[in-house]
Amino acid sequence: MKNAITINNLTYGYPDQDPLFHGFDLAVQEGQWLSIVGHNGSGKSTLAKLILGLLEANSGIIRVFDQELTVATLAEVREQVGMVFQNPDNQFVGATVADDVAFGLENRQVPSEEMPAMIEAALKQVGMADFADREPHTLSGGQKQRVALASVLALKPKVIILDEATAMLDPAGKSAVLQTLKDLKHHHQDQLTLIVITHDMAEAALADRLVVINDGQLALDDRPQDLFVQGQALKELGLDQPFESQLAQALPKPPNQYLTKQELAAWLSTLKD
Ligand SMILES: Nc1ncnc2c1ncn2[C@@H]1O[C@H](COP(=O)(O)OP(=O)(O)OP(=O)(O)O)[C@@H](O)[C@H]1O
Repeated sequence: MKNAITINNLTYGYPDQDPLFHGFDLAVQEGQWLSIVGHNGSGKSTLAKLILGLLEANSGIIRVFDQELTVATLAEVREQVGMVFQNPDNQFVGATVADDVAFGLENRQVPSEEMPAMIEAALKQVGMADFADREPHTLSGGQKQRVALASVLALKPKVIILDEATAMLDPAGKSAVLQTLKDLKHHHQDQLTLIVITHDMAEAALADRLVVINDGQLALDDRPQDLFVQGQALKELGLDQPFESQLAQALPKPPNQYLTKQELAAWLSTLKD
């Protein structure tokens, strides 16, 4: 399996600040669902901006598939990587949902007769096809983020980065967005690579692989279920262990692996007093 994103020996610091990344390496396989966690200010958003070429590395190499990110390749690389940001209200440019999805297609000079089918297909993928004529301000936060995702999907990226895309949503909005991500991943399988930056461990649990960034390095890199049982290590990195793991470890006979809420409930019901 090839790498969707390869980062080698990356160094980056904001002007007049200590370097955030110094010799940072990360390879994300094509088709992987990777979650990135880390305490506030650990550099997660900065890393996303570096991958998209919104910031320029001081040194090191970033590759998107086989293409090295440089000023000359920036436009091509950006065609392969889409991004959804945190604030649902900052991502709209169109007067209606359909206009909003059309905007990116217009920028790519897609012929106008091809657009309606592409817009409909993108909105369908996020369960928002019935909302095409709605004004964005009439949507809930979760619906807005799903439209933001549709705008990205319409451009057929191979990699989508979500930077705390559910952080401002209520529980219903959050689960609708996460269900959409699961459906997308199921639909596109190995054709779509997801990089999900989050503070929410339940969200991180959905990934195939979870990395923790600390002090400009990958501090931990494992399957979520293997990382979540490392309560002390997570605490030292300023992160919470998921509630299910905390509860499991507080039991007189803790299970020796991470259990989801449903698995934990089933396991508890088997315990005798
Ligand atoms: N435009 C900027 N100019 C200068 N410093 C910045 C800028 N953006 C971020 N920083 C600093 O760089 C560091 C990393 O910020 P970044 O937003 O990448 O972290 P993060 O891990 O995404 O944080 P959070 O979890 O709070 O979103 C922080 O110390 C932040 O204050």
